Amino acid sequence: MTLLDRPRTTAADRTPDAAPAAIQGVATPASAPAADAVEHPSDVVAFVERIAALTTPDRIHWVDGSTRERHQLLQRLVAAGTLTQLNPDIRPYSFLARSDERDVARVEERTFICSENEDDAGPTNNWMAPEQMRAELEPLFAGSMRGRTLYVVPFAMGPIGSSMTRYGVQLTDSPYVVVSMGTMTRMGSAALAQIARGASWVPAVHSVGAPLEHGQRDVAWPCNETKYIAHFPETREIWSFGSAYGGNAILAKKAFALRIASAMARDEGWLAEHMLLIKVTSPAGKVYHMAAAFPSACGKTNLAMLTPTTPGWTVETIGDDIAWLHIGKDGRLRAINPEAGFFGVAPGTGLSTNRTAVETLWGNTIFTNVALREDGDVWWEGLTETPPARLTDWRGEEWTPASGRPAAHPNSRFTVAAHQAPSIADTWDDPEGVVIDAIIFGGRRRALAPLVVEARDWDHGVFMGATISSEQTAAAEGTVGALRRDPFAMLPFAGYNMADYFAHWLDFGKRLRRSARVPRVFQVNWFRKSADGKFLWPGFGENGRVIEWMVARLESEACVDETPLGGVPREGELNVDGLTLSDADLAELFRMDADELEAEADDVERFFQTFGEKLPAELRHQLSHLRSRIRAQRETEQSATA
Ligand SMILES: Nc1nc2c(ncn2[C@@H]2O[C@H](COP(=O)(O)OP(=O)(O)OP(=O)(O)O)[C@@H](O)[C@H]2O)c(=O)[nH]1
Ligand SMILES: O=C([O-])CC(=O)C(=O)O
Ligand SMILES: [Mn+2]
Repeated sequence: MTLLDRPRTTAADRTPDAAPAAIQGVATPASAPAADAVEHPSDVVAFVERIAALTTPDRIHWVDGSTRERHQLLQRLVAAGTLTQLNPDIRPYSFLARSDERDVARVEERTFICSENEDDAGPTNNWMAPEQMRAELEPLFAGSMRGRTLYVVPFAMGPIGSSMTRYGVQLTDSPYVVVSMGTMTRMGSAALAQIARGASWVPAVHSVGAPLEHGQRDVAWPCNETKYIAHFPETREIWSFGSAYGGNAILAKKAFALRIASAMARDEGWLAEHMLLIKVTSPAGKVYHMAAAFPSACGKTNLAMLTPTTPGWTVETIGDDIAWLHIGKDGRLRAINPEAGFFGVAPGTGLSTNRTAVETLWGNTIFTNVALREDGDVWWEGLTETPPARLTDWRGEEWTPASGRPAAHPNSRFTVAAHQAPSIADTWDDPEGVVIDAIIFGGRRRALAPLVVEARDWDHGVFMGATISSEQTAAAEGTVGALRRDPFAMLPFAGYNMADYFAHWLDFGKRLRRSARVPRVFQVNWFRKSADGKFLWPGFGENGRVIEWMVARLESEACVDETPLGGVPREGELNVDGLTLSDADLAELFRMDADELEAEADDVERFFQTFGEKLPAELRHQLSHLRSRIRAQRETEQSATA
């Protein structure tokens, strides 16, 4: 017998908790208004009853997604000490959460793809057989919600009613997760109504794994030392235990919209990607859409909210983290942002780097693990140039600039509704999606990877995506700065064998070629450093210059010089007017050393070998093309020095 076919028992009673004392401030509508009471579909009821019988919560609460309900949950979280309300005169209706110190990032070591065959999870994922995982999870979930409320959270990923939208129901014992889901997804009655009408849905179960004995006082951030983030791609289920950190617990996001959705997309012929989406308007008034995949904490939210420094250009936000791409009826590549909010990295977000994000966070925002100012507002490294004289740091300890440690956790985050961004495009929730003109891959590399390079064609672009290498960031537990291959920025998020995922992308290109214009593919690197360790490229708003060059390429108004890695802007064609960038630094941003390139090719080869026979032959060809282009460069260099 497994978790999901336990015998049904009677449901716990369904009375909501009593609401504690009022909090200050104005309740701003946070999510869809509550629809009239929606019938509870019998398959969802059966799921809830089964999980309630296993986890034995004290109460069950069906989440409707109303503003009133959100207000009550926030009050409860303040009363429990999980949230602190910020000064409502400065940052209305906003809250600070301080997590347990050991629950601050995604736990990739504890994230599993539980396919029947190990080969279907592939060498880049942790795998466990489904039956074994169920056997591990069952005793952990047994009684795990004792003393708590089980929240039933119906949600839609994508605009309600769109053919691209997919539905899910997350059960969780964390009210912090519920309010986060309320910002990040279309949560509540409207989604449940679609399910009641027959839309299929993905079940997701989440417990912080901290049952309360009778009379036991709760802690501010309940979690468990033991953590599992388990995905069953074949039966399309998610089970998460022990963590309340967003990436591990807001299951609609990485677990559903990437890991499970990538498996759905493989079967149904679309793509679920770790990509931002932007709408670019040129000075001529022409509109383009671009999708960009960068690994976690490598600049997606920043590019999504870009304010170009060059006159006449505008960038509007469609999405900042996840895109679902499909071939539309018109044969064009189209994309939607399945999310409804941003779960963004706080550190580095300031008026000089990302004014749009700062303005988005005016209020109605939940901050996690940032520092608290004496005036009851928040602060993090990079918000202002000079830190306040005194702060309470993310652990709740006194902090001064002399403390010698960051005041905000490097992976501290804000959770805010997408519609609050002044840069949001009016098409951001178009049910048909937007037509994609260009795809961009990128990573964080201090060396080798040039500022921008264009793929020769789709297959070369797939090779670029497959070989992204990036320095690890604080978004996941692990060694920050360690270089690793992060193919398609999906290393932690692919729900199946990465080699099959590469094949799916190659196949997708064939389908696009048959029916439509194939988007161009580019690779960027904002993070190249000089010998003395400084970023060579000013980044942020100046990245608009690279976008401008890409548009010129789309319009065949700019030329490339061929290099082993692809086409780079011909001299003088990247607009650097008004930048304080020396010619030497500009050259360094594009410098390619044959020895370094060869070492890179060797490393790609070792990486490819881990996939064995499954690696698509086309990628092997791409690697040998790369090697011959490196040889050619070496010969040119040698004849130049001879
Ligand atoms: N030097 C430099 N830093 C940047 C640039 N863009 C973003 N960053 C910094 O990189 C960090 C992460 O940026 P985000 O835009 O939040 O990254 P993300 O890809 O959205 O991250 P996830 O939400 O984890 O997926 C922040 O500290 C930014 O300030 C850039 O162009 N140059
Ligand atoms: O999932 C998270 O924790 C945040 C995120 O966007 C990422 O890591 O890419
Ligand atoms: Mn992300």
